[in-house]
Amino acid sequence: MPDEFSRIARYFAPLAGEAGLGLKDDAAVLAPPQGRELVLTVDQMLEGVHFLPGDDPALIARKLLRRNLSDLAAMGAVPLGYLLTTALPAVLSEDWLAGFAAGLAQDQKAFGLKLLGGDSSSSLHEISLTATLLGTVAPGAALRRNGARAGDEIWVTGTIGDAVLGLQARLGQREDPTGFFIRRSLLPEPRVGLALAGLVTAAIDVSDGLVQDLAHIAEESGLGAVIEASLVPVSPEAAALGDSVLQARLTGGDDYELILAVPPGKDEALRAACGAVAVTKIGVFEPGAGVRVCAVLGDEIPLKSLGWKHF
Ligand SMILES: Nc1ncnc2c1ncn2[C@@H]1O[C@H](COP(=O)(O)OP(=O)(O)O)[C@@H](O)[C@H]1O
Ligand SMILES: Cc1ncc(C[n+]2csc(CCOP(=O)(O)OP(=O)(O)O)c2C)c(N)n1
Ligand SMILES: [Mg+2]
Ligand SMILES: [Mg+2]
Ligand SMILES: [Mg+2]
Repeated sequence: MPDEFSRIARYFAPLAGEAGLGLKDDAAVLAPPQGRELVLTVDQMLEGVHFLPGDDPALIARKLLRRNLSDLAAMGAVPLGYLLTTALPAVLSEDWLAGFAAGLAQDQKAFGLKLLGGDSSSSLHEISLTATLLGTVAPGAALRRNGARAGDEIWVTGTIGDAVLGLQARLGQREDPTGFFIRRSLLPEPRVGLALAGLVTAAIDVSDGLVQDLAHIAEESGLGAVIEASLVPVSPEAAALGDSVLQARLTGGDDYELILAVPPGKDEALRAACGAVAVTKIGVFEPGAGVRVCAVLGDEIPLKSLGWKHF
């Protein structure tokens, strides 16, 4: 593994935008786009916690950016740039670093981001990676968790629960003959670029699990929420596994889909705003507190957990 300064010069400087000053100065200098508000978010990826030892470094890099892009999407923000922090064990090969940088290059191009700077240090054991993303929104247009109103409908993008099944497959706990679940677990699709401002009253992305993340909107909005389990969008691959995986799908997390609160009667406008991204109505916000998950006949389904929580 090349030393700190060689790593920066060889692998990270080529990823930097103008504001990164070639990664040769003490900090980046960025002129925010005129008349826009900045949106800032940071998420970590730790070996053993967010990915497995030996995972493809390009996919780790892309998921690192995508998990953060998903938070920008949840705020309705457009990506601008990012800072990168790495703590790498000395035993890691230069090939690992080359793969990691290639993954960053691929997705920063795909999502319109440039590297602004970061920090490099060594780690005694596990790999630790952190990306801080900057994005922008029109003033006052950020989508918040606290704007839902009683009667607003609960919508979600894409399908829910594939990634947790992929993690189970990677841990040898289930079959994944086509590799679909594993792909969904390693490479989420952040829902950036949807024209949601003025249409949705609250939003969050699903990192910890559908139920737990929905509970954050409910709590911040001072409401309860009820969803119908059978309406939660399911991929054909997960549907084939039936109800035995329902709880895992609703609480497993790593989906990086959006939960949206939408006033009733906006179905057409919402579908138009989401274009090629599928959106599905799964429930409604109601006066009260907490999230209820109901089966077809209206009986409440007790859940063993609501979602992922770090200790
Ligand atoms: N260590 C921390 N210091 C300051 N703020 C934090 C810390 N950890 C989380 N937060 C903030 O708490 C809120 C919830 O964090 P988190 O659950 O990680 O959100 P998300 O799932 O969207 O990444 C966010 O606003 C985040 O910025
Ligand atoms: C090796 C491995 N074990 C477990 C998981 C599942 N997992 C780890 S953290 C997490 C929740 C999301 O991560 P977190 O750090 O809470 O991100 P945030 O909620 O801040 O976006 C999930 C579902 C995983 N992706 N990889
Ligand atoms: Mg976070
Ligand atoms: Mg989030
Ligand atoms: Mg979390």
